Amino acid sequence: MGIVAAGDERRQQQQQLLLLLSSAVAGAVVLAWCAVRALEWAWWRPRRLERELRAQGLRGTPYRSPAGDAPLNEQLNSKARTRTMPLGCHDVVPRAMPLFHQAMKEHGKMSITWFGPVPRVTITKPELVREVLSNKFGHFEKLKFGRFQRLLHNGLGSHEGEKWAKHRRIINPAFHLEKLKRMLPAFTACCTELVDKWEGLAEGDEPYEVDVWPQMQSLTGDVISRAAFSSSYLEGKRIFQLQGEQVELVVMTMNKIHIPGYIYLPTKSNRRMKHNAGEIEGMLRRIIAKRLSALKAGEASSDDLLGLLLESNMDHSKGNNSNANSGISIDDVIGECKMFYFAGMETTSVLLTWTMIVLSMHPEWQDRAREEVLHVLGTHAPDYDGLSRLRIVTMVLYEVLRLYTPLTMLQRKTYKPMELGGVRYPAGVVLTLPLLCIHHDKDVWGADANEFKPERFAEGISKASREAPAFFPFGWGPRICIGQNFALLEAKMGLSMILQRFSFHLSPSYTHAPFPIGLLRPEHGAQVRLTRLH
Ligand code: HEM
Repeated sequence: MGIVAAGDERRQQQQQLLLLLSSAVAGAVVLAWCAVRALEWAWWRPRRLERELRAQGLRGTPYRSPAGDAPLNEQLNSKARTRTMPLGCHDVVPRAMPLFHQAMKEHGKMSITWFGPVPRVTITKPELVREVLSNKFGHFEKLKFGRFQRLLHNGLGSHEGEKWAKHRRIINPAFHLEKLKRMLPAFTACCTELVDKWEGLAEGDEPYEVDVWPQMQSLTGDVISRAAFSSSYLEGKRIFQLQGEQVELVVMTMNKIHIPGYIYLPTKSNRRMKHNAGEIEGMLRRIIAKRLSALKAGEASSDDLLGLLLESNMDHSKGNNSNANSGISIDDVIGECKMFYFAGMETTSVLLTWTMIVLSMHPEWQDRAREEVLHVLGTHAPDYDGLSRLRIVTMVLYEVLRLYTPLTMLQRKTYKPMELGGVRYPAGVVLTLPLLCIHHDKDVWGADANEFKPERFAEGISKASREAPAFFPFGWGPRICIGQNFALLEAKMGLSMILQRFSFHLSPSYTHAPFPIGLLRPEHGAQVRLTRLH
């Protein structure tokens, strides 16, 4: 008995040892696999891609670490930010995009920098930019920012392929000029509120100071709230406030994006973003449900973006369209509403803010624009026909979009191997299109590229540059900004009403410091002195 029991015990011990050994071996294999994958991601793959690109004549910063050029970028940015620009100087690139400026100076018009362990090739030749953005053969896709993107929006701008095409088809009708005309009263109401408020701040005819940057943010937030949700405008305003906060939080967190998993850590800002996203979604769900039931009962007017989107979606789902049952879900509609805020608010406020700054620096153009406004519109609230006859104002807005391009760069990633401009790119390379650099390129715009000369647009966009077309503030190709007419109409309306009632010049407290915090912003505000006109 004793011998049998001892044998069992030994067998048991052997089994346990075997189990332990096999777990240790399995653990070691998993660890080795993870280590190999990590090395592949952080070392071999970037090195291989770098060799491949350099072999074809591309030059640039060498690959250093999985953080890519983020530390170098931070270092150059902080140095650039201590530099202020003289008033009237529009040579924005060295301050706003120092990494790209340096790379182009040292390595030419196509150069490599590093986006984490992914090579990022900068492309500044307009014909190649057009080719990338046209994406005729489907080789390029937009960069994904995962959780960030979902928190800010989950709409048109982040979809690809069939899903993108379907969404674009459904949303397009909401931005037709005929529909935008119907939203004009919303634009007028918000702009009137702003200029009335400014008049209320004045004491007599003395100039008084306003930081126009937050004012313009509030204006464009109001416009999008009214234009998107006319009857639920006040809830829309709350959404706009929260979305604004989300953008600020994301911009803050973006600096840490190269730290793997950072956005999932329960930091204070990450928790706040999650909370805001929940509140925004809840409000949008309620607005949409209310509107849908009203629409089904035949009550709601469809003169706002949400109504037009739901109407177009119903058409598609019912099969009024050739493609039956091709509508989008309520979650998709929520994503698109968030997208309207995200894409449409800051961009237009930046445009209006820079326009006021630049016109303060160039009073002769301010006078010319005002003369035109008073000649075409008188002192009445602008209507659509009047706005479309404003030539000088349009030229001024284009020139501001060129010199102070709100979205300073676009990015695409190669999705399959492909050739562009004589270089063969493997899959997985980021192509950076620094719109701001292209808009300041002397080879493209002439020796006066850094000067404010709206007259270059006198014969339209295509004749403005030596190499046409090279004007990309709204992107290019199938993914060109769906809201560009909306934005230009809003900017023309806002600027005309300001010019009708005020003259303005820069305050002595203004510092000229354009810097891309998300979009190209006046880093220290836009302090302007307004004088009421009689
Ligand atoms: C001055 C104002 C604006 C500027 C400079 C601007 C700029 C741009 C640019 C450059 C793109 C292309 C992005 C890319 O290709 O990766 C874009 C796309 C987009 N914009 Fe705008 N935008 C402005 C105003 C607006 C407004 C007012 C709205 C809506 C209310 C809007 C909605 C969109 C949407 C939905 C997309 C994505 C289009 C797609 O992917 O098919 N934008 N915008």
